[in-house]
Amino acid sequence: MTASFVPAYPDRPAAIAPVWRSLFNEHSRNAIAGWSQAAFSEWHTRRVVLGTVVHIPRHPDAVERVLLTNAAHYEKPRLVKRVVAPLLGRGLVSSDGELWRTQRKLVAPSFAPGAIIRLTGLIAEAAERSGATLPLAGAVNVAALATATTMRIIAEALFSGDPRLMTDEASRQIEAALLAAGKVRVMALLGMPHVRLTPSARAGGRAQRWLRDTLGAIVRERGPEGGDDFIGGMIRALHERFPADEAVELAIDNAATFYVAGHETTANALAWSAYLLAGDPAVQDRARAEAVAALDGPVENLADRLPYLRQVLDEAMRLYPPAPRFEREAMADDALNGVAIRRGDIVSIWPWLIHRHQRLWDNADAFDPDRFAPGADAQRHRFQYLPFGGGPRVCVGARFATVEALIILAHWLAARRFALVEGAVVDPLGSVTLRPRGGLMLAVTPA
Ligand code: HEM
Repeated sequence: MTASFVPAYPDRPAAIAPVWRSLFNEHSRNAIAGWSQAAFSEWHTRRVVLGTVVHIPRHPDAVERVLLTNAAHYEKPRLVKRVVAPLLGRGLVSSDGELWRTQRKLVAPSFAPGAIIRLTGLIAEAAERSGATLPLAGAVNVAALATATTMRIIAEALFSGDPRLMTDEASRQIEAALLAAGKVRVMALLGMPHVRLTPSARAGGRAQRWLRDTLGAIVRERGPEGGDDFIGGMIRALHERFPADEAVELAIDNAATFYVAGHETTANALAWSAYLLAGDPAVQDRARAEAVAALDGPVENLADRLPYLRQVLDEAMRLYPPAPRFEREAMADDALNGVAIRRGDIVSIWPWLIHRHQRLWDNADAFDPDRFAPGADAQRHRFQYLPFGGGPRVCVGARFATVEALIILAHWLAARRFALVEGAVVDPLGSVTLRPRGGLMLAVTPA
């Protein structure tokens, strides 16, 4: 198939702005804005930002070295940990060393293939309800619908459907907390003090406290026995390994980690997938035919019967990686593709740049699910496509997210036809996650 749909992306100026200017221009509000075309064809950028050296490697060999072969020498940056601490504490995303290993081992069984199969019924029910809420005709904000759906699923799958975690209020607080965290992280990486100067930063601080308090109440109400679900198992296991106060803190840290990381990213993957399907009716028709046939069978392996839709999802996460960048700090001197890395340097991995790199992908900005056709991965470096990261810190929820996104998309496609809304602006906004600014309106009609 020849790819014809080139979906929205920010303008690319002739050159990247000097560091001082990028503190105040559109790049400071939108992490994926302001990159020049050259950033998508060069292999390495080294910038000195107020005394901190920041490397942005794009060569997959360099990425593989940071995330896998020399992963022991790269940790989550201390600055980033400080920034996320008010919300995520020392939970799985923001810990290193022995504490990280203990927590990873503790949660891994809950995300193993067998455990995900047991969740498919619950996911399918929520997906069907979500498809049924789509209007028969008219415009719909698929980003908002995606968030409501994945929020319900994470609350049901991990927290026994605690109603406090399924409200519009919770959704608004998460959006505010993530936007602010994205900005504060940039400031912190640039050596700026951790003060909340702007109204959005102050709203972010309030949102973090709201989320922490809500999850804190849930964890404390349950007591050391925890209860019979994911978060209950986590509480019990932490009490077996840590003193009571620390166990409670770590339980809240992980409740926040899994609540936020467990649905916001998947919601973005869904919204971008729907947008791309709307932009390419032929791909959409093929995916719908597959979905309708697949829905007529057992739910346990429904996702396995959606190989073409999986190609669409993979391509959506290439063009719009829900986590557009993530960082490491070098714990020892190293070299990446011939560039010297000093202890203390920040290495910033950017799926946003790598997934659209001109030397890694043909027609890189165009939507083409055939890139992920069976066998095509043999042509790729395994570290040139990393929506879920890679190496030992690879996303623990990758399978959960993939199965969930496929089931929801199948239900949406079976329920409605999606089209672009003429004149509607689609504006990708990069912060901690990559979301459509102001939502994503699509036109729907009966399937
Ligand atoms: C499409 C959806 C998702 C995307 C694109 C995504 C992306 C990522 C990425 C890139 C990382 C690695 C970050 C790094 O190396 O610094 C990560 C880690 C993580 N993700 Fe996801 N994620 C998704 C869904 C989920 C879900 C559904 C959950 C849980 C239910 C989850 C929980 C986590 C956790 C706990 C980590 C930290 C793992 C560790 O450090 O050991 N994610 N995710």
